Amino acid sequence: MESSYVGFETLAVRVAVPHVLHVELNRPNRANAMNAQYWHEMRRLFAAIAVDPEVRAVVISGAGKHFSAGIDMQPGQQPTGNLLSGPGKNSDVARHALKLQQLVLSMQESFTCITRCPQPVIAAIHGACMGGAVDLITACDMRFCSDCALFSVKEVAVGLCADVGTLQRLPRVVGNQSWVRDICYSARTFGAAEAKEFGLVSKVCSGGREGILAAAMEAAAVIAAHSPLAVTGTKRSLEWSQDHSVADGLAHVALWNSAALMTKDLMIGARPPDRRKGGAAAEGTTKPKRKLYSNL
Ligand SMILES: CC/C=C\C=C\CC(=O)SCCNC(=O)CCNC(=O)[C@H](O)C(C)(C)COP(=O)(O)OP(=O)(O)OC[C@H]1O[C@@H](n2cnc3c(N)ncnc32)[C@H](O)[C@@H]1OP(=O)(O)O
Repeated sequence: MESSYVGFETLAVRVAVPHVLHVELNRPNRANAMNAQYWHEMRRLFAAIAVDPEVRAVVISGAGKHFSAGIDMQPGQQPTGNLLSGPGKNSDVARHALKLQQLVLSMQESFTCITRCPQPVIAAIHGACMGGAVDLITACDMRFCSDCALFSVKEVAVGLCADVGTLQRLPRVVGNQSWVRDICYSARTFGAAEAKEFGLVSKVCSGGREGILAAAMEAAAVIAAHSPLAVTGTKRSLEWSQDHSVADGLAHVALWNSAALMTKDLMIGARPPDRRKGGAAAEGTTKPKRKLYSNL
């Protein structure tokens, strides 16, 4: 295990199956609410993941009863400090607003680092997933939830306009402005069935926390068995194409593949497993060995 993955207080990080990193939101006594330390640790963790060639997929889940209750609402738990009380006598509105803007931008980065990291990230959601937790999952590549999951874009109910990703990413994820506006303006709580119906999650599983984690790990292991170069190229192309025209997206992927088509990953991918050197099924078994791609 990389030394970059130790020393976190709000996150537990472990290698779950080969090449799959399990990131657990780890404040179960506070329903995994996001405190000042959390925002900082997410950025630090994903900076390390982004440059770790061993990691090919990431699963994010919550310890304990809930995925996450969103922002920590207890006094003194946010990086805002006393900024919310406005400029004191030694500052002015513009300078003070600039500090707050910089702070919000840095908190946004704590989720944008997920969309930017080269490896796919799967959210495995059980129990409550509220406010900031919805910002988090909409930054992930895939979302699976347990049939006991409860969601709420809760910000307006606590006097806030959501500002760390939900309003920008959720409409793209689900492609239904009417439903997005319904859940964002009302802040109502909805369950797994509705989340699946509108495309917020792509899979609903029984079995609570363990059930959803197993499903996410299985999906992550499938991803990790593929060429990491092909997978990261696919993520890049999907991300780029979201913000650009079809023509720009096609030009972008043509440029990517002008290099990527020359890798030996294509040869490995095209060969049936049992005809590859070292790829035959072990004696007495029928299961072929995994195709062995180099790390990034
Ligand atoms: C720049 C701004 C960036 C981001 C902004 C994001 C905005 C938001 O995130 S808005 C959403 C805020 N969250 C909430 O309103 C959720 C509040 N919590 C609940 O509704 C419930 O606690 C629950 C999540 C549904 C769980 O209910 P239950 O299973 O009954 O457990 P509890 O006993 O209520 O909670 C256990 C324990 O956790 C504490 N806790 C829960 N949520 C938070 C929270 N958001 N912040 C801090 N602490 C929280 C709760 O107080 C309990 O603690 P005890 O010490 O055991 O009382």
